[in-house]
Amino acid sequence: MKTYRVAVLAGDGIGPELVRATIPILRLASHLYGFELIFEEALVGGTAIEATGKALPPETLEICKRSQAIFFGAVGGKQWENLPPEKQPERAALLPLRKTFSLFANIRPVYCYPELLDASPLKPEIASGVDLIIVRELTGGIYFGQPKGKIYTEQGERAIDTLVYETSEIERVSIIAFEIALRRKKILTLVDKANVLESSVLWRKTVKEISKNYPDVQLNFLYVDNAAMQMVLRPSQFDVLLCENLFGDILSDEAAGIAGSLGLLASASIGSTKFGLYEPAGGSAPDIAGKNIANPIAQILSGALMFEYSFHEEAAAQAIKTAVGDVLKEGYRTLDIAKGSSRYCSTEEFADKVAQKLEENFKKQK
Ligand SMILES: NC(=O)c1ccc[n+]([C@@H]2O[C@H](COP(=O)([O-])OP(=O)(O)OC[C@H]3O[C@@H](n4cnc5c(N)ncnc54)[C@H](O)[C@@H]3O)[C@@H](O)[C@H]2O)c1
Ligand SMILES: CC(C)[C@H](C(=O)O)[C@@H](O)C(=O)O
Ligand SMILES: [Mg+2]
Repeated sequence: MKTYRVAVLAGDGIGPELVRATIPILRLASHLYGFELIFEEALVGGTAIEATGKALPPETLEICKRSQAIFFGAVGGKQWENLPPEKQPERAALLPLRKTFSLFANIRPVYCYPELLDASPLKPEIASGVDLIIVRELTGGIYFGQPKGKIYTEQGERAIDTLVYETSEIERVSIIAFEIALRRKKILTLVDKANVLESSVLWRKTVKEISKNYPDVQLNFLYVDNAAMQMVLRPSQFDVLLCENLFGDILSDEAAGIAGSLGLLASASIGSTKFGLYEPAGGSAPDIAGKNIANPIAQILSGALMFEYSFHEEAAAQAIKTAVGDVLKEGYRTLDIAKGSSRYCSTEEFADKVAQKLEENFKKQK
């Protein structure tokens, strides 16, 4: 039987409760669709700092290296905000993981479920039909550019971040975005700030060059400020949005808000091999952690993305997506997306419903 090893890094805040609720669904899907998953848990983030003094302990990195994918919860929280920046969970664990494994493309699908139109802050006719993918460059730009840091000058402290992109970094993520667009509505929008930023001028030039290999994909350009506005004005116009690192970070949270909750936004971080890191786009949500109320959909759908991108188990991935949609159709909702007539569910209850539906749908198919 095909076997895949998965490093499970649950992390902080809502990470552990979401991962705990999701693993049985992934296990069940693997049984139903005929493959085996070997999960190996490892410490990461603030939890790892407490236990070992390091946000990304060497043992964790070892476990990741002998796996085919990382299934990640979230890291960070108030307890660790006063540590030196380079020791904090986000900068000492998550960013190094992305960089170490060269996971340069972050794929964030945003879909407004028809059943959830009442959860969107937008009018139903505006949110309806939103089905887009943000492809975010993940290992370059202002997150990683050098020089970076703090120096003391006669005027006081000076903080420096550098926005830098090499042509090759733009090319490789653009190819992934064009390939995704080819399988969809074939509209690719590059989001940039080419009226101000030199790096954006290079993005435009490079993406135009790459587009010559994809004559069937319509290429559009949009300045990021306009893109942020278009996202609330007419979000259904978008198919694939290609963004540099920071723009993609910001626009994806905005897009999740349109769908109704950050708890809906899954993500796949991939590179040029099958290895990937799969995590909700949202964070550790300290405001709701430990209450069994967080929405597990982003975590569950991140599992489906792992099946799709790292294992090429498309049928299992699709079955999970369908099961989530079916549970929503039956009216079940976690608190973040619940409205008057919803059947309110805890994190665990919602995940259990997805597992039941997965099994039920599988039996019906046979
Ligand atoms: N990938 C990651 O590990 C990651 C991503 C983003 C933020 N963070 C970290 O998380 C911490 C908190 O950051 P923040 O509050 O700005 O962002 P956040 O994404 O944790 O939360 C923002 C808002 O969205 C809500 N939310 C997020 N996920 C949800 C879910 N599954 N169900 C229901 N509601 C959900 C939260 O309750 C909160 O109101 C910080 O330390 C931040 O650095 C980590
Ligand atoms: C936690 C943080 C470093 C991270 C990012 O900015 O990439 C998060 O916001 C995300 O969107 O994955
Ligand atoms: Mg973010």
